[in-house]
Amino acid sequence: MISLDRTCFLNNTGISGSSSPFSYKLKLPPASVKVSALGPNRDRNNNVLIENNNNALTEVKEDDTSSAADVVSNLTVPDLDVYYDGAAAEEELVTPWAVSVARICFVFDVLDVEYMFCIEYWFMMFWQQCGYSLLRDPHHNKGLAFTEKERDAHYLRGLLPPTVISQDLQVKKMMRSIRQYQVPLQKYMAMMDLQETNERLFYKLLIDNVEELLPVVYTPTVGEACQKYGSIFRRPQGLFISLKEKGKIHEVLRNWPQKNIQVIVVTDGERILGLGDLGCQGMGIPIGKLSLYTALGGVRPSACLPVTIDVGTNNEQLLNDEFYIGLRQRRATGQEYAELMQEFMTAVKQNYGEKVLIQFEDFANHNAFDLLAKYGTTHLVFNDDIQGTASVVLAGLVAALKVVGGTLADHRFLFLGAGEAGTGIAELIALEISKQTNMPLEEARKKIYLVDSKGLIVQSRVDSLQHFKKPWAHDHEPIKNLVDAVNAIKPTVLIGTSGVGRTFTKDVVESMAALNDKPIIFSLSNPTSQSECTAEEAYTWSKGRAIFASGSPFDPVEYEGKVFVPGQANNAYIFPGFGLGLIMSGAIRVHDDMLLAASEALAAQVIQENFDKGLIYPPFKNIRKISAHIAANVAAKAYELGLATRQPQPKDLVKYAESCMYSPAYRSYR
Ligand SMILES: O=C([O-])CC(=O)C(=O)O
Ligand SMILES: [Mg+2]
Repeated sequence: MISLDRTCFLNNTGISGSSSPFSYKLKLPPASVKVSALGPNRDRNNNVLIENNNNALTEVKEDDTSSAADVVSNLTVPDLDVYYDGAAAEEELVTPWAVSVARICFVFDVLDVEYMFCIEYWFMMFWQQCGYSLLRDPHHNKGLAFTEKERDAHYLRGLLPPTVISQDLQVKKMMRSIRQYQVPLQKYMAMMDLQETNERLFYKLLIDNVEELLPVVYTPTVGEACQKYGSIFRRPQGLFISLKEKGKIHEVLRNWPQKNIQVIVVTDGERILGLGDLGCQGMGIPIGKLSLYTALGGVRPSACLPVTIDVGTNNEQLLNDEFYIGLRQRRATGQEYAELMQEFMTAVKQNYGEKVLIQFEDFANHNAFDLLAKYGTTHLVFNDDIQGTASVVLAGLVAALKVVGGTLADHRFLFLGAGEAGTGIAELIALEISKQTNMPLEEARKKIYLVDSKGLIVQSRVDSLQHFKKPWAHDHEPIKNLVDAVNAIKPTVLIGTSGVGRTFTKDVVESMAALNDKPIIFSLSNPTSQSECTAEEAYTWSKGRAIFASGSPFDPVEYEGKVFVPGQANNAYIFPGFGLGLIMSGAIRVHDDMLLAASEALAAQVIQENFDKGLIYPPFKNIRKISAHIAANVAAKAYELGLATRQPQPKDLVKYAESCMYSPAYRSYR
């Protein structure tokens, strides 16, 4: 008899257990055989490039049959990008081909005797893109930068005009064309078109001009893009998972062309920046965040997956908009919502293994905290709005202490806004104070007050408070408005995370300035329209004394002959390096101490020259170096906590982080 205990695997490589007439048991290939790329994994000097790859080849032990899903990801035909994105990789790209080996053992039961034989499969994958389709493949297209030799070898003759130009000249030309657009949304659309036609040029542009283009592909313009997504929609980007896909999410993930995913940014669109419920049109956010993962953190684009979960929207305007791209129904909640999320989280782990990072982005408060708590113990999850924002703000405060003096414990903090960002930041500050002083966490929390839409959060309100606000209900008389709270609490630091613009009024800023020689004021809500005050207001109303930072960028301000450069306290400083640190160490869980490690690394990058300009963050133009330091600190913490699986630990983690980073330079094709 042929036994039928089939373990279906190798789907990713094109061999499917279900189509085989035989059943087979999976026996893993010995470590020495593993799946290995025989051709492209060496550079010109015959150095093995696999060393630069952090995740693709996971050691598998012989006879380890524990997880079919892990096995599948281990046996995936290696993605060539993996080998060539490391800094050590030579420009020369061999023709895209790879050979993989796997061993499959067939088991037969014949008259109760079990026979087993093994076959070593060698698969050869040829996917030579050529001619017209090569020009239309954004991952390989180089436009006019294809060389004469490449035009001959890849059937491009006649499909391009005769001139051959360098990537640098392409960058110059694209920048000139983008600068000609007056309307930010047009710049955004031009950048998205570029991403969809020539990915490497897109990233080269973004990396080389990060300070100019960040406000285009990210806040504030991405906010407007999400609001108008239906009207500007040209080509789908990212993966849309709606209630219609319930029960099929596993297959939907398989429709995505890339198999070797390392980071997913997922939103359900309910709280897009400070703009509220934008439903399915929130897709702009995961796309923007993942562009930054690549440009700022060096995670290769093919390892990034943007996802929007569409359970409907409560935004009437969108529901009545004929161009709306999402499900035309009110939001599913409760069990229906939880089941879809559960199916998604399970399918992600099945498809991509234990080490895929899932970043929750712009979920509404009522889901964000619960999802983080629920999946924090089973998945590698990170909530950017709670944890990323907390880490970047703590870094800014630590740096600001060098200007204002004292320790964190010497300061008093007042927040306007008690949602994800507000309570997330407050908790991380309290944790750091408690670590620095050995003070119990509850004591440390008493230095921090929060105001929400109903006024100061105090003990008398505790029964009616949402669970994430309860730790902040201190003994204090109720206070209704912010300016009275400032005068009663006398904070040294005022932080806005309310999502409501212009709430730091002249009275509020003047009160902060009357109480403090150097008031620290952060207006964190995004995009610019929702910022609690502008940079100009903060500097003018405080008579040039405020130490100011904002979530969305503001231009430098001149006040009484002095130029002040406002810092951008945006989680974009943190998540790309943080994610890289998790990936390169093979971390399996996120721990709060890693957030502190990221803050510490970021604060250490602020130098005197920055302080002299009023900055408490380093400029974004050095972001890749900054991300490498953050990644190294996070990875070191992962090793220290025993949460890292990539062994042995690299000796120099900063160098290792740099060597892992994607380079947007073109490769040459043979
Ligand atoms: O996206 C940004 O600019 C920062 C952020 O996470 C938010 O405001 O939700
Ligand atoms: Mg966000």
